[in-house]
Amino acid sequence: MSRPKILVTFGTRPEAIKMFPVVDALRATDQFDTRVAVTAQHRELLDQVLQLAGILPDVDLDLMQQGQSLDELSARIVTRFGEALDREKPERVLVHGDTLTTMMVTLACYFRRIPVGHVEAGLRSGDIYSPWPEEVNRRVTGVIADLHFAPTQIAADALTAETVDPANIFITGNTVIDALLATRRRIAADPSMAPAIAELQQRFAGKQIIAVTAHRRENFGDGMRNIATALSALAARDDVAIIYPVHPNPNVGGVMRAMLGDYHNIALIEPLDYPNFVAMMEASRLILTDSGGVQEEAPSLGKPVLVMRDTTERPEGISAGTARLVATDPERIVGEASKLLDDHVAYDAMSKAHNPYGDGQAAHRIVAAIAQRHGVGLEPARLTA
Ligand SMILES: CC(=O)N[C@@H]1[C@@H](OP(=O)(O)OP(=O)(O)OC[C@H]2O[C@@H](n3ccc(=O)[nH]c3=O)[C@H](O)[C@@H]2O)O[C@H](CO)[C@@H](O)[C@@H]1O
Repeated sequence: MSRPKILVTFGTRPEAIKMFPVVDALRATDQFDTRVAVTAQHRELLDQVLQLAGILPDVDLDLMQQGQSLDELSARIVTRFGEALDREKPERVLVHGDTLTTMMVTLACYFRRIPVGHVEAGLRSGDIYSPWPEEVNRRVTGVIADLHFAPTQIAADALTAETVDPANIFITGNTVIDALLATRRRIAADPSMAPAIAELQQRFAGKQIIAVTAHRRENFGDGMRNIATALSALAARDDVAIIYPVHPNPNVGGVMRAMLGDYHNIALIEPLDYPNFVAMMEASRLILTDSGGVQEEAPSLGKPVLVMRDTTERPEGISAGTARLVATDPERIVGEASKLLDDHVAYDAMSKAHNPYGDGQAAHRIVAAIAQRHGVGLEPARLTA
């Protein structure tokens, strides 16, 4: 029997981090002709992950252009990916999450009646303008996909509420935990993979490290200034050091460098490759972020997360007690962070709370569901890491 051709597709760094475990798990079975197509909606940050994961894309559309509008990018993706589909003729396409790549690739598949599996399906904020345009990207994808890999029960419930057939929904955990645990194992075996963090740990020896990321569009302007105000107040403490890989978007770096550039205990650094980022999270006492992926990763490492957003489509961490929404109010950020730095009981309660995002086996569950749908028998032994 010929092996079904599966085309795994993504375009940005977070998608690549969350999809490389799926590519690995598909290839490990040897039962599929697994191909990878990247739109390269982002370029450099994506390439770092491809290199780490040892993935050489079979199709690289190299679509990123400076100052690309949503219209132009959408049109380029659907047209160019459509051409790639006509050449590749896969039996199935896998997409991830909520980017323009996710939605436009799904549309190109729909126009050709090629079935789509959606990884990280069912995340919803309930507001089509927050996050924008991600909420609609993922909803449209959910209408078309015939396999929905929901990371949690809450995500699965959101899909059934939208009348998705429960037979097509699989609760798998989030593949980001697979990526995180695999990368942590590699760093443990070879610490030279994360040199940037080893240096900073030496420089900040004896201090409690706060790791920070902030890049969401909703926080540009006042939000970023408020975050910088909060960080400067926290840096007034002598027992604290802050490591902050600054996102390349100019709306972020300008404010942060102007307001935080002169503190001896704040390291404003370039974006980190994934191993260094994982090592930074491990080295930190707590994490302040507006990122989606980091909210999911931190609980697996036992690190409390303060989420600098008004809303989140990842409510599981809040309910489980591993994350707390603090928006961008400086008083609230400083108050909650100080409590965690000073009060061990409060810290332990958050740090030891249950991680709701998965056990590192999501990719295998996804592959098992695909195998079942395509009538491919998998030996159980092949489903373990
Ligand atoms: C609405 C929303 O939430 N949408 C999400 C958002 O993604 P996000 O907020 O999770 O994005 P980031 O925070 O940039 O990335 C996170 C990953 O990158 C690693 N990382 C981070 C900084 C660094 O210096 N080095 C790294 O290695 C980090 O560990 C983590 O795994 O946009 C994506 C489309 O772009 C969406 O698909 C995704 O749903």
